[in-house]
Amino acid sequence: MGCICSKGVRTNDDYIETCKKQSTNHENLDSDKTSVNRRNEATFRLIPNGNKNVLSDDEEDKESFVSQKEATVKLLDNVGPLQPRMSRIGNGDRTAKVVAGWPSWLVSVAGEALNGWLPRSADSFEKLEMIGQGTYSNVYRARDLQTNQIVALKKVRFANMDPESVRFMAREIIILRRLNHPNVMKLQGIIISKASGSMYLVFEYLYHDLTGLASTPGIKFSQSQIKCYVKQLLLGLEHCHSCGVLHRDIKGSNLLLDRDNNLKIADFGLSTFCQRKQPLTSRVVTLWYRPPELLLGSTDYGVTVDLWSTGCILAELFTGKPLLPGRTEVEQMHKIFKLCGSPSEEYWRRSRLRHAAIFKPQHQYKRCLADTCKDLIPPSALALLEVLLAVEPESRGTTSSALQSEFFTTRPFPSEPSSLPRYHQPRKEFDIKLREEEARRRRKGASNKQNEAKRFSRESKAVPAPSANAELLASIQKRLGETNQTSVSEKFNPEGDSGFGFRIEPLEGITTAPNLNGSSQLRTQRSYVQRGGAQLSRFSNSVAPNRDGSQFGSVRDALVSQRCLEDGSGNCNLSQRLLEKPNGLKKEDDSSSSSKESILGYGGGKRERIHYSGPLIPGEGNLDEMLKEHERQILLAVRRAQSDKAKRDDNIQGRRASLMGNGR
Ligand SMILES: Nc1ncnc2c1ncn2[C@@H]1O[C@H](COP(=O)(O)OP(=O)(O)OP(=O)(O)O)[C@@H](O)[C@H]1O
Repeated sequence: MGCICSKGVRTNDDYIETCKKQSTNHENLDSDKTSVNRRNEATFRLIPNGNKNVLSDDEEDKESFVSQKEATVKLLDNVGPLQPRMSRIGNGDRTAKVVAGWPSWLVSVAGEALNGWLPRSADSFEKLEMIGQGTYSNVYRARDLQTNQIVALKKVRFANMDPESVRFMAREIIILRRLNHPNVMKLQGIIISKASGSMYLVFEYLYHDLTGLASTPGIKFSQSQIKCYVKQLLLGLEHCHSCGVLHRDIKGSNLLLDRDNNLKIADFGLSTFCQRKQPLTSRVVTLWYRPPELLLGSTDYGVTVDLWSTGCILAELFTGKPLLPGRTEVEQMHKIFKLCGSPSEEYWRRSRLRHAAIFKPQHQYKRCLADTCKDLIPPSALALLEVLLAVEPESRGTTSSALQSEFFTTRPFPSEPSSLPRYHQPRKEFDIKLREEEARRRRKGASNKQNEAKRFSRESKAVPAPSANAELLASIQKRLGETNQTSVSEKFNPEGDSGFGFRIEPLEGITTAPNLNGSSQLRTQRSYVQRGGAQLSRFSNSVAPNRDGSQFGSVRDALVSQRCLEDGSGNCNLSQRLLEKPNGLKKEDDSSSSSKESILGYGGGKRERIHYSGPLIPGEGNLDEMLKEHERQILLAVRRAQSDKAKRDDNIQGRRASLMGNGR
């Protein structure tokens, strides 16, 4: 939900400067939320309180947060609210809120969202377990000790009081409080942990998400059931749009279901108000569900972006697999054109989109959606799909017109949610990821044991006693880590985002040989590994790219997918693991992982990166060739990465063996 600067605490001057800039910056509410690093999340642990386990956070987190908070409150008081538009509350109001227990920084940025509420205290909840993890939050199942109700607590990450993080968090809260509809997740309250300063959003607890249900073997949706889910999605969106809110991240894992099959739109972390004069960022919506105008760089789009995503979901529910699973933005655009046709000349002319010069094809692509889907999707659904997936946004209609379409008014009618089968086990994308991760760990554990047994059969007999062994291992890790000091993002990222150029981003477990001056450029990825999540469907176990739209993420995903394709397994556990730590958070300072990543080499002796400087075929607009080249480069990179990894593994094993020899 927010962005965290991983490079430590800013100075006060920096902070004031940033705040001042932001209060005048036109894009300030909508700047690219994914562009900022995030820091390690404090671990959640239990502390006893009588017989109950109540919420608590890590001590370290507490300290840093409290000092940051104090600093920020002062600064906010100096420079005024970050979002004056959002915090038009009188001083009396403000004081009353602070007296009521709300932190003054929160009153400053999200005053209106607190109206009529008192902060809940952390010790009135019993934490049960973690049920979800997003880029900006950890989500826990918990019991409200006052009502005995089971709730979901979303612990918001906005560490270091980074102003961007605070603004995004504020925006999500403000939007959530403005919305009130049975098909929109309701914010029930906010917990402020006095001890740690942490903040939790309280929601009703929901059992399933659409991706989780759809990818459960044995669950097959009937047509009435699909109608029921899509209708609820459209009703929820209709409400959002009527309140001037764009969701901007509609996808299966953000559509939660209660046990009675009531669907609720969740995760408003990327949502925004649509009637703004300021330009909006185009780097939103998870790639597979992202409409063409955003890929083309539009900054004045509207509610129709959510309708495109809805179309993708509608098709996915019928076919059982993602409709447009592009691995990169280029590929995504191409998939869209091939299926939905390319826009008219008139559209290109009038829309004047930023990336039109790169993506405008030389010839018009003909639309073949109906032909492609006619055997999988019934006619009335296809008619609605044709509208929702119109390549020109003006032709997508509205949520209300979609709700009046034949799809909902003809037999079989949408089921009543409560008449649908009840699914007992919670089924979420997160649960699937956990299961897959567990299976992967088991497989990896088994193969590691075999390898270790082979390689260290002699050494293992002579290992020291446990404590000494631990020291030895730490020292090995430290010594291995000493060569891994340079952050690739700092060292090789001087030119920033250059149009459609992209670099292959470091992959965990894939590294390069040392660079020309002999030092390894190995470092845990962090700043540019951002948001992502595995998208699972019944037939496809593939990977969804980051929704931040960064080329880094996209290409990383491409590589990962490619690896899955190459090993012929179609199994993307590695990729899911990569995407599970998309924040680069958890292992940021883990020296054992720090040697895992680097930037891949590309020709010319500079082995540290592949720089697909772009556009790949600039100006010519030959998308086919661009894609071919693009595909070739991805394959090359994957092969090189694999061979580099093999070399490096051998190297490390050799070094470890010699260090263990020395340690004895
Ligand atoms: N009310 C809820 N009940 C049950 N599970 C929930 C609830 N809210 C969120 N979750 C789970 O937690 C996950 C993360 O929540 P959410 O998407 O709101 O956080 P985020 O940090 O914005 O994540 P993302 O990076 O996916 O956008 C969800 O995918 C979902 O599985």
